[in-house]
Amino acid sequence: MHLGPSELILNQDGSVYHLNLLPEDIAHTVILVGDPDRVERVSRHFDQVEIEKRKREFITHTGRYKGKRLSVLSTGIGTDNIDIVLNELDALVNIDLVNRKVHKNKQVLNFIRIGTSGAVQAEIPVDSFLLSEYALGFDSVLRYYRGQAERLTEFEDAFMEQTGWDPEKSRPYAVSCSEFLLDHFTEDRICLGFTGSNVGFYGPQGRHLRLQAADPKLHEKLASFSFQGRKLTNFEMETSALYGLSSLMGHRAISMNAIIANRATTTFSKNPRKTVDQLIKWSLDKTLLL
Ligand SMILES: O=P(O)(O)O[C@H]1O[C@H](CO)[C@@H](O)[C@H]1O
Ligand SMILES: O=c1cc[nH]c(=O)[nH]1
Repeated sequence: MHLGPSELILNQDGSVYHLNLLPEDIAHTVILVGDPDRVERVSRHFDQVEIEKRKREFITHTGRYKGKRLSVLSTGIGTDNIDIVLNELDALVNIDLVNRKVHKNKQVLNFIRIGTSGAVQAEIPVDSFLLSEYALGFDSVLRYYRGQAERLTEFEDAFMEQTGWDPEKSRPYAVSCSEFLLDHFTEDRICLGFTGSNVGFYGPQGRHLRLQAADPKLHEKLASFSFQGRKLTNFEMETSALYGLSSLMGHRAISMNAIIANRATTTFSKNPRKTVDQLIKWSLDKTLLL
């Protein structure tokens, strides 16, 4: 199938529309960070940076870390941005951008999210590292695609029932990380979690400054929900779409969270920057053996 100019949108130099990248600009292991300023905090560890490109909030640095070629790219905040980033990164490796045709043989990318997150269970301390084994997406990005993303539908059904979830909000979907990356990244110091990917930082995570909550029990419902011994452990805003779309496209994804807040104990890290930097260094060393 030929992809027309309004579907596969390219810039004048042939790069993909939002990311401003050409196929040769990215490595097969891509570190995804939310904050554009975090890109340099990752790439400062590289032996050298060979590519630096940007457009809007999407900054990419590609280089070598202890000899291994890596890219680091900022997604900005939210699952809607993940839709853009994953489609365009996938296009770079799986679509012939000149002939506008999908390649027969598909390439597999490794995506490693390094982000911040708030824990919702008291036993997960601030400054710890949490690997999202699963994610519950409150966004609806995945629902716009047909396909076989592995879903934990029993968990979804139990969530709807136990919380009495308002059907006017989207129906949450439960997805999992790449098993291959899970094996590779699991270590004693890493807490495994079921991450809630929310559609906002305030109301959707049960935070309220001046506006009142539509459901004053939302946070309590999310934190106390339990199914077959599994509870939601932490909140952030990208992992569900990252896992769902990676699964549909045949890529591998894992989300590593620096826990900077604990909502149950109402604590916040005294030095979130240090915790994120430690997670960056730990994750970079882990990618070496991929
Ligand atoms: O630190 P990052 O990677 O941006 O991740 C978390 O922080 C942002 C909210 O402050 C959201 O993007 C959330 O997912
Ligand atoms: O509480 C938090 C902290 C970081 N990111 C979030 O989305 N929520």
